[in-house]
Amino acid sequence: MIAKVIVDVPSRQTDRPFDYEVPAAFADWIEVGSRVGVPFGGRVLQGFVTELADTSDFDSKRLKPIAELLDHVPPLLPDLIELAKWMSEKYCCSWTTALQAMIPGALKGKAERLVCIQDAESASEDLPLAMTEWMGSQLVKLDVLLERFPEYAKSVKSALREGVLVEHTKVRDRLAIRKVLTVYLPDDVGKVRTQLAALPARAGKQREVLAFMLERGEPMVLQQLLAEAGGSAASVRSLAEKGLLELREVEQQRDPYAGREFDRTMPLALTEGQNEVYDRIIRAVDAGEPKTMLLHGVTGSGKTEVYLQSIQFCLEQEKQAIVLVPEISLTPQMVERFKGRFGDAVAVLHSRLSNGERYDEWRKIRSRQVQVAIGARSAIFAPFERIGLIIIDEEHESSYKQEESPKYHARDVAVRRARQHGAAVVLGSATPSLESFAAASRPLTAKDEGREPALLPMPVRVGGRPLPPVTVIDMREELKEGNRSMFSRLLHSSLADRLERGEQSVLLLNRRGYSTFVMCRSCGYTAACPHCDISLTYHQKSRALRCHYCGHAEQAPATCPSCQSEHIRYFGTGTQRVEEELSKLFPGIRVIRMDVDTTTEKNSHEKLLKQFGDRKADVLLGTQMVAKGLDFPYVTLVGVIAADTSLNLPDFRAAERTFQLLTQVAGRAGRHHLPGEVVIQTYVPEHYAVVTAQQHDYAAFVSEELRHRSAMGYPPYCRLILVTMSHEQLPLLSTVSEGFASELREIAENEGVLISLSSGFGRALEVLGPVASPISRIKDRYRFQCVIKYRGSIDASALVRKALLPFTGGPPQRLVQFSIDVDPQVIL
Ligand SMILES: Nc1ncnc2c1ncn2[C@@H]1O[C@H](COP(=O)(O)OP(=O)(O)OP(=O)(O)O)[C@@H](O)[C@H]1O
Ligand SMILES: [Zn+2]
Repeated sequence: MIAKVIVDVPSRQTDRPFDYEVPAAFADWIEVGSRVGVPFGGRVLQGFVTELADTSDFDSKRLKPIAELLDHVPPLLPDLIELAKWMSEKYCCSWTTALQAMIPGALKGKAERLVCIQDAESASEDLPLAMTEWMGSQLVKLDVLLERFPEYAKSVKSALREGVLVEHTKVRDRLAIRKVLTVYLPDDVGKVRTQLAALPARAGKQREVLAFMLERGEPMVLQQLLAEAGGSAASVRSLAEKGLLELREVEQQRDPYAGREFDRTMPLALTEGQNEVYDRIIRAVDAGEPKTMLLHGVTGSGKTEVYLQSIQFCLEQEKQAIVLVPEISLTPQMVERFKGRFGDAVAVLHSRLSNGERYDEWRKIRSRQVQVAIGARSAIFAPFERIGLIIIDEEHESSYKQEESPKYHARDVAVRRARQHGAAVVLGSATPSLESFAAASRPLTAKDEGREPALLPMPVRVGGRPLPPVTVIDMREELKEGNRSMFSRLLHSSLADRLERGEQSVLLLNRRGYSTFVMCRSCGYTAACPHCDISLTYHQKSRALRCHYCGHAEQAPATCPSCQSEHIRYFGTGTQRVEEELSKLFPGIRVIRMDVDTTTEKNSHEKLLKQFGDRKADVLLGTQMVAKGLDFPYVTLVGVIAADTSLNLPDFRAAERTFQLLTQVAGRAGRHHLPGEVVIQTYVPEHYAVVTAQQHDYAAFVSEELRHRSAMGYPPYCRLILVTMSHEQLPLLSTVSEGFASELREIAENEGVLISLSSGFGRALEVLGPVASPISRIKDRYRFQCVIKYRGSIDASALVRKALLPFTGGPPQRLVQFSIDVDPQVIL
């Protein structure tokens, strides 16, 4: 039997399956999706089996055999192997890069170099005694050896060359399954009881332990037994020797939510609006045909309850469900709602889990212990075999797009995966992305049926509660009337009101675009990175200046390096300043600050929200983190300190992001019995993103925004691919990027699609550039970019891949690096 294997070498030349012989010993175990170690270029590397075949196109006598089988249950399934192939084509990455994105970190095997002493006699001459004694006849990791004897690195190298030391390569398997010794009672408990009485008096400890176990009546982890019953490991061992207890190694799953009680909840009686939407979702799940729906429900309309009951239906059909939420929403509130309804049937995947915890949650999915997976972006790859429903909450969030390769968008991957499984996809949001909304509102033609998402509106809040009234304050007017504070008079008095009434407030500082840089007031000097074309960011905690692109760090200067003036100012994160100001204005006010500085520790985010939920604070002050998904009954005031900091960014989605943020944060107020109120401070009160957010008018925002997008030729009127090229030498970069652009134009021309987008309708593709990237240098490499705009049924990724061919290969030191971003979120 022949296995086709994708080897973990992410280069374009090796991006195809290689044939290997399947040794008889593995024949019964190897499947499509198996992880194997295979010899490749003199080493053993990790790979995934993509296909099994009887014959090879190559000389089968010369095929090498698979060296190792790394797991007995294949970590990937055939549908995921195929999905990865699709991703590699769509996002122009290698197949293995896409596969690696699908498995938990614990399974990412790196080839490991092991050495052992081959020739003891020469070893004693060439290598220090301490080293040969330490190694003995063992296989030792090369890097461990070098770490221990760094001063002998040279001798080790020559010993390797001379065959005194020999090298073995093995795929490192970090399979971190945790096993613990567990104490069991034997089957015949009656016998144990009689023997307990017969134990001699001096075996007092053993008696206590045994009595404890009998009373408890169920297995216990040894450590825990010793802690609770007293006694020593020795006493347990001798009981085990007498056959009165049994000791076994048992796998212990690391459950990040262990010991936490989740109150079970019952389905709520759905409102009429919820019911209509629910009906349409379950009909799609029932039909088992792929269908995408856009659930456009205002804040507080009860989308989560619709998700929960739809999943319930899905589980009753013996199918599984995936729920994607933005990383930041994986707060206890969301997890509680799902664990509360489905208990142990839920696995939770997010980036704050340790590698081991995440691996165990993932295996619960793979081993069919759970039927629901809730997680951030990468949970879309949950290895379920029969998916009935995929939900993407807050579908407009940019965090669904991965910024590193593979640069996939979880929404598009979800739609593709649903097609493989015949599953329904529900995109939920109070502020849908323009792409999804435009697609869902297009009039359907027969051809589109089942392809375009259907629109499911929920325009009212649960219980008919009103959306909170929003007041927009023009901060220019405040200044004119002599108010220099960062709080308008209205926000100030509203905060005072809440304090008096014991209600809570949420304050948002829109940090996107909020400067955290250093500037000299005398000469205008700003601190810039010496390797990148970007200003350095000031970090208050370490008083250091850092570059976010290359990591360069330097001490913050006390005087201006350019003019020696002392009027140098640091503009910090802002939230700290707001907090100080609050304490000044309202002595004794209890503020919880939530920003990057206060949420670095594990679970800190949760803890802060719990404190706030328990009403141990008056104000929750924070960045974007406070805007999403929170549902606290005593929040009756939401204040936005500065609405427009994100409006001026050079990003065609700036208005959309601002509208979404304002609408989402406004939606935190008055969600329960107490009515809410929102105050937005801004310098551009007339901007349509602010005006329409004030009126809770999504439709008005969309129609205005669509006019701009249409005029400027941006999505959803076209799609984009951003190609960034970089090299240390400017002339070479310039030549190569020109070459690439004309190659691509020629290919498009031959396909008959090189047509200006402004010319009417139908298929069209334009190649803009190359031009210098907005950040024109990173890590001493110059950067140029091309933007490809296209519309209609064009496989633009395929054209880009084709145009890249002449530019891959060749001497590596001359290579211009290409980075392809399909459907980019930002064009930087
Ligand atoms: N049918 C129902 N009957 C009574 N209460 C409900 C019902 N459905 C939802 N709720 C409650 O209404 C509140 C708002 O619901 P939920 O948090 O799901 O809103 P949402 O649509 O997700 O809003 P957002 O987009 O702001 O997160 C919750 O406290 C929820 O428990
Ligand atoms: Zn830098």
